Amino acid sequence: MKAAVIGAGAIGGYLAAILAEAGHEVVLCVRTPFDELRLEEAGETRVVEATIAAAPSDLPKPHVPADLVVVATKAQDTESARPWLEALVGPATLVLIAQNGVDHAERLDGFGVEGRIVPSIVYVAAERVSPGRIVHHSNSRLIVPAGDAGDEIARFFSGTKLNLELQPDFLTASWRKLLSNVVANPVTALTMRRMDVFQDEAVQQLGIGLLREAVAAGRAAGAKFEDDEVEATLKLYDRVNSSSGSSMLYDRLAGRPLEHEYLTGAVVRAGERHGVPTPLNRAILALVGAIEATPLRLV
Ligand SMILES: NC(=O)C1=CN([C@@H]2O[C@H](COP(=O)(O)OP(=O)(O)OC[C@H]3O[C@@H](n4cnc5c(N)ncnc54)[C@H](OP(=O)(O)O)[C@@H]3O)[C@@H](O)[C@H]2O)C=CC1
Ligand SMILES: CC(C)(CO)C(=O)C(=O)O
Repeated sequence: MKAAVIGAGAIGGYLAAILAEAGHEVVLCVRTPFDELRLEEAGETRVVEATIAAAPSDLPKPHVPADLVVVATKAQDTESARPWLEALVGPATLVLIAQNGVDHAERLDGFGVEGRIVPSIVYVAAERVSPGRIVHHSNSRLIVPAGDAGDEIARFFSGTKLNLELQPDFLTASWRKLLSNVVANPVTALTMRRMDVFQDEAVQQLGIGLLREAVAAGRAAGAKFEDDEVEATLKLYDRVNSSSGSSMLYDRLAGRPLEHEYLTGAVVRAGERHGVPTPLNRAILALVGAIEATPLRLV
């Protein structure tokens, strides 16, 4: 099948490698061109078999339209992916959004995309160390809504090491993933520490406060959370390889714009809509928002 990945960064690069290994013809739609995609995993590096396109006019003819299009840019870059989507998507195309946050499909509102849009929750820890060079740290799990489109996505990845889960309650699952991001991402980006920062007791306490607010906002937005959701999220951090960071930390270190409005911002906005106070998340949103998108240096 013909697959296209828009945004060949950490997650796009990792999913592209899996799709290529499953035998699909993969085209990488890139913003910053590179010669080849290299994936490092468990200490070994391999080159991913894929064609690279730097503009929609470079797309190979058989990919227009594609069978599967994966949108793996940061959420704030989704609008800039529109020309790729216009070129790649036909009525039968599946558009898989592999991003964090809770409003995946809405990000394509007004794009006039003809294909079926499938949001996904990504449980993969990966890092783009330079254009075209990805390190996979841990985890290989993707959650999509249960249903016909989800079944089709599962077929694209069948027989691969990606653990593809079909989820009947996607809203709760996406809020659950958001819980992990509203602590790990801003805290690692603000402290410029990897996940080992959560071994610090005071940082854990801050995490608990942020999570309690996010759980209340998520419940008000319809997520059916368990009673131990806060503890379960912190346990997840223990399981993540402490040498990995977060996508927001990598962006801060590289001086790229941050995704906070789609993560912490989603909690604060849900709180506002439902009358749930979120003072700690508001404070974090203000602090992360004040970080300028410039390569790191002390000012
Ligand atoms: N990294 C991780 O471990 C995890 C990330 N996520 C989520 O996955 C999503 C992707 O994150 P991640 O892979 O880390 O991000 P990266 O920054 O590593 O990769 C994003 C890629 O998108 C490219 N891009 C941006 N705009 C365009 C465009 N218009 N056309 C083509 N390419 C474009 C960027 O290009 P350029 O090189 O020019 O910047 C970059 O290569 C985010 O929502 C993130 O929160 C979820 C779970 C874990
Ligand atoms: C931190 C992690 C791996 C999971 O919480 C993530 O989703 C991200 O880096 O954006």
